[in-house]
Amino acid sequence: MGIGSKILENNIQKSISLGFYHSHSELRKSFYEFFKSKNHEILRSSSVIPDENDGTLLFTNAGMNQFKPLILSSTESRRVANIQKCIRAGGKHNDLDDVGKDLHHQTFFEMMGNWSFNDAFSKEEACRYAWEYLVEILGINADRLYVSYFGGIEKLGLPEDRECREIWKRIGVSSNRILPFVAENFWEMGAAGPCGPCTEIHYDRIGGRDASRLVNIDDSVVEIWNIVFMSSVRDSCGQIRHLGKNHIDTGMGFERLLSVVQNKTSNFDTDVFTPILEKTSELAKKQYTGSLDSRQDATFRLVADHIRAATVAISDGAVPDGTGCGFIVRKMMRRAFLQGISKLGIERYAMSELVPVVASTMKEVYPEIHDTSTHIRKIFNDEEAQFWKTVDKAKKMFDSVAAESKSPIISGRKAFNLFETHGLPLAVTVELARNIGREVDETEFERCRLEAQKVSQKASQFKLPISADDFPSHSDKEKYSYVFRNGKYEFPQVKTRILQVYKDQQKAESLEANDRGFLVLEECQFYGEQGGQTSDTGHLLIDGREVFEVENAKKIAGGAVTVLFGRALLPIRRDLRVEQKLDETRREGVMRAHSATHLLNWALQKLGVGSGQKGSSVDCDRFRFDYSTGDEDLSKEQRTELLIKCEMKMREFIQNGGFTEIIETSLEEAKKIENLQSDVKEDRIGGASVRVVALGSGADVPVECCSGTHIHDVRVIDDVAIMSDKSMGQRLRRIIVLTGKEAAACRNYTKSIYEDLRSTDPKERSKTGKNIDWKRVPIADQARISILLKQKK
Ligand SMILES: Nc1ncnc2c1ncn2[C@@H]1O[C@H](COP(=O)(O)OP(=O)(O)OP(=O)(O)O)[C@@H](O)[C@H]1O
Ligand SMILES: [Zn+2]
Repeated sequence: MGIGSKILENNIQKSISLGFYHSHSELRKSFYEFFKSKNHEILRSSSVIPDENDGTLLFTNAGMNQFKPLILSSTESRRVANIQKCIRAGGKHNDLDDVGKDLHHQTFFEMMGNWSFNDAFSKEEACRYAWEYLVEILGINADRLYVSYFGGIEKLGLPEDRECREIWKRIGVSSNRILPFVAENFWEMGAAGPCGPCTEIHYDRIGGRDASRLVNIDDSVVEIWNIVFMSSVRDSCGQIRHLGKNHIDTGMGFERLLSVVQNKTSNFDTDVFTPILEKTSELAKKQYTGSLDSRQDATFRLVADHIRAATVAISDGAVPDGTGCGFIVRKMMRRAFLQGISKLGIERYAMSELVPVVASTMKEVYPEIHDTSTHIRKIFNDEEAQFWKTVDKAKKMFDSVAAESKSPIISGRKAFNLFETHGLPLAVTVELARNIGREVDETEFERCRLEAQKVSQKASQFKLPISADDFPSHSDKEKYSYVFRNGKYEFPQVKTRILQVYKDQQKAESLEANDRGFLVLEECQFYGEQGGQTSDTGHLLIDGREVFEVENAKKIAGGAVTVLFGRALLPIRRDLRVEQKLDETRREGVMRAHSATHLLNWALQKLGVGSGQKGSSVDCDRFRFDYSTGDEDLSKEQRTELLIKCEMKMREFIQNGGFTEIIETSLEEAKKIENLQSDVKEDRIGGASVRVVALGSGADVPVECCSGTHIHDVRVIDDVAIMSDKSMGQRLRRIIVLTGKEAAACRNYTKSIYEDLRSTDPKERSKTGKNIDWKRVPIADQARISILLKQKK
């Protein structure tokens, strides 16, 4: 043990007996002293804004970032330690949305780390240092610590890290606290690049129990230190091979460790946060109570975190604006302004008072924040002024919209218009509405947003010079890979390669963050618009981080190639390996609606309505069905009667349940299927083969050729509601149907109308009638409610 740590040890022995309290600056010091005593060079934190030439990151997000060149090119053996400022809010990084909700994630945090470059120390030494620092130097109770190690992935030829397990045993950790994990314990810098197994140290915040089953599961056991053994590299084809040298990269959350040594159960209860939260409480004239369950406390945490992160980012040179990291800084600031005012009652322009408080909590380590805090406050006030200017201008528009109708619900379309034409965020509209005792139809808002998105996509036409021969290895078969397990659908996040990138309708090597463009993947999991079914949306991920937002998927080159259209969130390029994450809620809603479309087609035929399907458009839990009326000449009442019967028939079919069967067969065989309803030609899946989909149980069921994605059991559709049936001219009619959640929502709305009517004097009913939003009432109920409204007694 070196001299530094000896001194510290003595101090700590003394301090423990004196009930000593480790302030954040003492903790920093102890870390540096300890690693100095282990012959590490101590380096300063680099900026949270990465070098301009590192186009892969919006913010520094790990201690490792500044050492990338050392790993990739240097052969010099070095031991290094530092405490690095990190922000994990880049692109659409998950931590931005976690903040506030739990007690151990921030957007800005500091990462304590030490490194071995080119075999400067061994795996065993790395583990021993970590253990010694936590247990011997800081005096953390070893009975509260658990370690995890890499359990191996046979399929990829990656063996279990037994060496690591044995090291922990030799250190004295008992076997039942050394736990194997797979996904959590294999670290990769990116889709390609250095990688390797890791070992993590977890701390049980409660203690006095066996918490081994809670590791990586329950938030009461937090990961504090991650030690990565970087000895391999993954190439762009996904192959893993040995680097030829060993590096070790370790990272520990400073605020998490601080909460442990200060014996707090939350990062937000440590002395880097309490002054900020106290000041926020003062501004809000409300108390922060540190509770995990209180929404108000979650808002307190969010505000404190976002103001702190924005302050640090601005001091490192970020400017709130419309692109890159400036966009994220603006987003964090505006979110804090809005939530601070609407949920905590903080006054306008008071928020910048938090800046000097944040600066004071970091004055010793980052004096530059303190020195520039006046300038940072000014940026805060300017940004806030600009924000309220937009909001206030839009508020006038809101007032006139609100005056147009007396309905307690403000239409989502109107709210969307306010957003689109006046930049009024939905959250503000909701807040303004609440102030006058009204609500906003947020579901409709979302629908309008998606519609608008589609229109803008249409404008950017798919005119790509692509032929099927360009991509012999491309396939979209993965769109069918999903299973129903434990009561829900699971979509594997299929890993694949980017075959080609297009920008401005032309081949390109890469996309920068915020660029719009097209991609072709090797094994595409996204459903490209086909057979009336809308396309999937979602994200592409690298290393768990969202790098590309898929707004639309389209089949081109005669259906042979699926292209993804969207926006890069982080820089991406050809040949990278990405994981695919569908918007699963949307996909499930589309699957329910698609299966229900087949069901409607079948039911109409059974009841003799119309003479066949003419087209359909299937969306999330809603679809449009066009059919030809032939020569029939039904009265409105007769038609309504039939449609009510049709809905009943569908609902009964759904309640009976039954598994979906799908076969792929030849065109010739498919033509022989007797009760086939659709035109065989329509939904070919390449070559001569077709997909035949049969729903439900029994002999009399819907059978169609279809390349769409379907639910595994009709019961999952849950409910269907026929909303309208209109003439489209030229012997064509259009039916709109809702399924699943959308159907449930309109049933609830309808129920409330019945309740209203029942409790209203018949003479007064016409008033209620005026407020009914008929578009949200199913056809069957429209008829009944009209009768109720006409009743005089
Ligand atoms: N958002 C965050 N806020 C505070 N500390 C963090 C955050 N993200 C990571 N850390 C800390 O940094 C350490 C190393 O980072 P690493 O990338 O291994 O974390 P992680 O696996 O993303 O953590 P978690 O799964 O808890 O989000 C973690 O062990 C943790 O102590
Ligand atoms: Zn179909």
